[in-house]
Amino acid sequence: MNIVMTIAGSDSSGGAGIQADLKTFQELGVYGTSAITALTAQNTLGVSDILAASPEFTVAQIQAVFEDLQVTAVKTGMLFSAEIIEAVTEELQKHSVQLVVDPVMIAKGGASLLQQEAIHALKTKLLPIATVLTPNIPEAEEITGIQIETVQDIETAAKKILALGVQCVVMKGGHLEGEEAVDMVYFADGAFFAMSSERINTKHTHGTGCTFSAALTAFLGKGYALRDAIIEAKHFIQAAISHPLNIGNGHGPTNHFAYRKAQVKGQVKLH
Ligand SMILES: Nc1ncnc2c1ncn2[C@@H]1O[C@H](COP(=O)(O)OP(=O)(O)O)[C@@H](O)[C@H]1O
Ligand SMILES: Cc1ncc(COP(=O)(O)O)c(N)n1
Repeated sequence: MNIVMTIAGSDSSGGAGIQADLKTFQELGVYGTSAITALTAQNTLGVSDILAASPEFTVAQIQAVFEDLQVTAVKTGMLFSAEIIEAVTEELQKHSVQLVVDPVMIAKGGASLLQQEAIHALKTKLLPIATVLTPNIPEAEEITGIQIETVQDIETAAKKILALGVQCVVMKGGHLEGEEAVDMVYFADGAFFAMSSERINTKHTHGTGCTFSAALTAFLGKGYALRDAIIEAKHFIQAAISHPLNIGNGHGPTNHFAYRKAQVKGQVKLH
């Protein structure tokens, strides 16, 4: 059995965070474990409260799992504070795992899920040990200090992120405009490719980033090569966004069931 882990915040409405990750793992046939960094009181309209776990308790959860189970791939989502980032990094350094870092900063409703002063710890501690970073455009801007408006800006920002020590960066284009949702993928060795899919006109995008990075982690856990895992994760999120569940009054969740039923072949073009 392939065992993976998510280190992230709980979303009480089930569309993002730990819940989205575990649903994605389940759908992709890997065994999901978790370490919860924070509880959020949240629904499709926004976040109303946050209760963070202590760094010690976050690490205790990771240790309990690793002492007993052979985890091969890990993702991080909402990490909330510099203290949690530092503690998680120190613990993960002891293990040989593939690490997907989704630098969750702001929920779709505008709530801050990462304290401003934690960005430095993310850049200097966690990124150097990550296999792949999956920022959306505002997150890439925050990490690099570059205002992203053009494809050239995306490339400049990606190179600045690679210089922090991560092996690969997926610059997610969900926040850009245009008929296609384009993600650009840069590797430390200079390799590059872009993936595009039809942009779905929907407000139900709660948890898209969590779901994409969880799918990527699941495929890595199943032994896919990094490039193939990224492409298959894009198929997973495209299916999940294309078949909305239409629940909630705000930004509803994506559909984690869709990938196994939908025709995903040909939905993602590579460039
Ligand atoms: N409306 C959409 N139609 C199709 N794909 C989308 C859409 N919105 C986001 N995506 C895809 O979902 C994934 C997550 O992207 P994004 O929404 O930018 O992340 P985040 O949730 O972190 O803000 C990316 O692969 C992106 O291309
Ligand atoms: C606990 C938690 N983690 C992450 C997100 C971000 O969600 P998205 O994937 O839409 O950026 C969220 N809203 N809540």
